[in-house]
Amino acid sequence: MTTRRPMIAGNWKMHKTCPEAEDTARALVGQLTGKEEAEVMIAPPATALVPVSRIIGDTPVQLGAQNLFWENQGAYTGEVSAPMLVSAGCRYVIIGHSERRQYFGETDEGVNKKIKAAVAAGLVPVICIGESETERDGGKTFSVLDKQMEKGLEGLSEDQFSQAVMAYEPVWAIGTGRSATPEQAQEVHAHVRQFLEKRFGAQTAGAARILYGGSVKPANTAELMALPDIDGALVGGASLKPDTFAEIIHYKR
Ligand SMILES: O=C(CO)COP(=O)(O)O
Repeated sequence: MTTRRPMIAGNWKMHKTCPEAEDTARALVGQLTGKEEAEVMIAPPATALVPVSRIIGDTPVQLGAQNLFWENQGAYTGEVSAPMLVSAGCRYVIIGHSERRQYFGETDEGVNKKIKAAVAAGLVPVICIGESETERDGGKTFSVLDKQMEKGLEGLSEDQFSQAVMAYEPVWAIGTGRSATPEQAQEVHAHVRQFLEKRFGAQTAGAARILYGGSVKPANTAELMALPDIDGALVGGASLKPDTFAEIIHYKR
């Protein structure tokens, strides 16, 4: 049986100026012992990546970006490429977040190109999938997720996928205070892992980390993390305060 190191990731979304981000990162580092069971990642806004990377330097906190564009360089005003993120100190990049799909027209095809660009540059993609409330109510959860995975992961070899992290974020649970129940989350995570097994084989699927995201807070982390196919959390609102995020990281205490 594969052991998967849990991961607790903070998606700061469009929050924090550079000084605020530096203060938050410094305070978070101050709360960690270095012996955390979970790998810790924070994804500040693009402007704060470099200053935050200087603060988290050799600490156990890893740096992630919230998006990228799939070309390495060129006339793409406003965009940031995978090699640029690497040069800013990133190891991870969140791809296909539902807010990007909803507000910025991100498609499964774009997600696919972004994943390939991330992997080619040596970044680890955190690939987000999730159904809306209407889709869940209509009994379409699995078909929606399957389509997002089929198109998003199209053409990726087992080797290319091997480091990737999946994140299941039901849209109806994001920022609503209404997290998925442990049963709902486990059911979907097991389904995602089965999909990965069919696509990439048992070993890769067994090693893949699948994070849950959507109203994760200190009070519900332990019960979610106890489930067999939940390997971590992608935390939005509750990652903005270092004390609260540290409580989530230390969910076992
Ligand atoms: O979208 C999320 C993380 O990427 C979840 O956000 P909340 O934790 O604020 O619900």
